[in-house]
Amino acid sequence: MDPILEVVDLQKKYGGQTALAGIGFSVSPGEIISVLGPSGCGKSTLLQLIAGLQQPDGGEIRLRGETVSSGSRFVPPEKRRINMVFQDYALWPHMTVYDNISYGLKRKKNSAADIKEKVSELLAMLHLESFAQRLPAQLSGGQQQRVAIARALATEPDLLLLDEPLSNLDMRLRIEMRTEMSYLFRRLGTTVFHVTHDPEEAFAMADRLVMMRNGAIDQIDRPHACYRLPATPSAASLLGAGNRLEGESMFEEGVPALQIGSTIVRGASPVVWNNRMKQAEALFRPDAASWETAIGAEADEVAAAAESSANSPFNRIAARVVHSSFEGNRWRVLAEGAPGRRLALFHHEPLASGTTGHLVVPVADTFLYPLPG
Ligand SMILES: Nc1ncnc2c1ncn2[C@@H]1O[C@H](COP(=O)(O)OP(=O)(O)OP(=O)(O)O)[C@@H](O)[C@H]1O
Repeated sequence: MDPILEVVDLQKKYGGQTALAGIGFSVSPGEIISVLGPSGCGKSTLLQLIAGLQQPDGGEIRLRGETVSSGSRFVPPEKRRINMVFQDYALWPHMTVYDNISYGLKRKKNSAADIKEKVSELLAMLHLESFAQRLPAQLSGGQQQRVAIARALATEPDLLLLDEPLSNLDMRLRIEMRTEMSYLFRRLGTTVFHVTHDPEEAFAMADRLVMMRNGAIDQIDRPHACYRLPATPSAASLLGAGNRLEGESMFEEGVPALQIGSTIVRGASPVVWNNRMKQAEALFRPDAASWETAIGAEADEVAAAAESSANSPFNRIAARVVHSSFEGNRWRVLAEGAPGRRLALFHHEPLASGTTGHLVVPVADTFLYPLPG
């Protein structure tokens, strides 16, 4: 199927600062793409270039095969058949919900009967029937957000752009809305380009993730694939791998590993491991780690033997508990691996400060990356 959107070597600078450093990808009809990246990585700039709210310094944007932005051509936003839902919804405050949703259809000179049918359908779909005659100020944040989506869908755009659409909602509503949106867009077959800094929102919505950093793309893949093996340390920490250890790069029985003192940490790496690498880092999620308390010298010997076993599917990292804090259904435990090296894990009960033991982390959930130099 021909792509709806093609972005080719797109570049944008603000003064001397690079916001986009030559990025490219394409989006198929009906696909939901979520762009995920830390603040300042260029997400909003990318969205604005696609919408036509800004012009690129280099590269090209094509919609349905037609060039809409390039060095020699620029199609204005209103001619791109794209709609956008902004962070603050940008509803017209003096218009009712009904008028907000029908506005684009009226401008397109649809018949009154067609408009009524279409708006009624959208009101029903987004559970807004009883609010049709209200003004935006008389609605909750979640209701306003649904009106913004209904308005954006009314004119059946080729591409819907969503800029952090849930960031103004409370957590419960965010979880509810991301599931509803994911369902709605798939049911309608809407092609969506969605920007967020919230990994869970991206996971819930996306067919494919675009992981960005410093104006460049680190990884484009299905959410599950990015989660299983993030392509870069930045992608890994963005996807929750907040525990980090540094050591010397090595192989352990042919498996990529790093050595930290007497501890060997094996893992999976998206990079082809080789003997020329010197230093490396290991990242893993707190959720991937479980805890084993050391009980006496005998247990320590067994543990040490297990630790050195190259065939075990687990890494065992000696640590001492620093603090446990309650999180509702579990406890977050802070432990110290080596002096000054804090590691987090979750446990079903609190662990007393000073308890010694091991973090047990599956090798498959330990991500290894070489350090430069
Ligand atoms: N109008 C502007 N003038 C100068 N620099 C800008 C302008 N807009 C963005 N930038 C810079 O370009 C880079 C990318 O900004 P952008 O807003 O695209 O990032 P973002 O990923 O959307 O960030 P956030 O998640 O915080 O919204 C940042 O370093 C930012 O400071």
